[in-house]
Amino acid sequence: MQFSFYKYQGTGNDFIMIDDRNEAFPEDNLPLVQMLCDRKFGIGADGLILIRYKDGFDFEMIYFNSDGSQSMCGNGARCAVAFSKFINIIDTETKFLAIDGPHTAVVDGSLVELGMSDVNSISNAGQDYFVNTGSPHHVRFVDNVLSYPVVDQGAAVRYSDDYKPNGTNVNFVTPISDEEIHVRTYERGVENETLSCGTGVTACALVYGIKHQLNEVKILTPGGKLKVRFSAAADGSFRNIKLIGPAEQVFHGVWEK
Ligand SMILES: N[C@@H](CCC[C@H](N)C(=O)O)C(=O)O
Repeated sequence: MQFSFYKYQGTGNDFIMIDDRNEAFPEDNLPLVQMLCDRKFGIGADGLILIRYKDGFDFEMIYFNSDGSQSMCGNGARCAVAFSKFINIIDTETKFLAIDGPHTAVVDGSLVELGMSDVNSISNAGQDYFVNTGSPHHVRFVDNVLSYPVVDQGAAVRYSDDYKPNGTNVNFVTPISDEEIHVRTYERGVENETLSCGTGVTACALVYGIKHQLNEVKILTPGGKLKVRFSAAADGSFRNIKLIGPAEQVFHGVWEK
């Protein structure tokens, strides 16, 4: 098997990107996805993304976590948009399909502003919160996220009875200023902390924004800075949610085996 791939990163969340418009990649071969994402035995990435043609859209993004499971990935989608521009499928604006439905995006230099799915509500989860932003997210505010045991506590919530059988991603948040938060995320499907999670920071921004009557929140992650804008409705729902941040091509290679 031989295929060309590109490596992308969005605030340190990294992805193997494959132009699969000829549908040659064996998408049911999950051991292959796992091996390609493995940092010691493969290329190494938090996830793998296939770009395919889709009627009525500029393209379809098929996203796999590094364990082969599928979900919506905000940072991956920003990288998929940058890659689609690179391979000339789109110019600066796009409408594409992901596992959670249609998305729009605008590219401005190295920045991608991604339209996220609407969110119907934020639920309470004990002292914490739960938000589905295309992927499921538990949000917990902590005193000092820098010294917080993200992997231990993240795994405890992810595997708790409350979230069985599908599990959840788990985000830990410490406010930095009135409009900025620091977020670290334990990701389901990677089963570790990643340097940034787009759907995760979106969930955290909605929770923080509604508490503090903001419609834009800045986010610092271990991999860099993101911004989330949204409109909050009186019924507790959120519309016009935008995830904004950089997406960068890192290298190109050919897989041959
Ligand atoms: N890194 C992603 C989230 C990927 C999906 C997640 N791990 C899940 O399985 O729910 C992002 O940037 O949103």
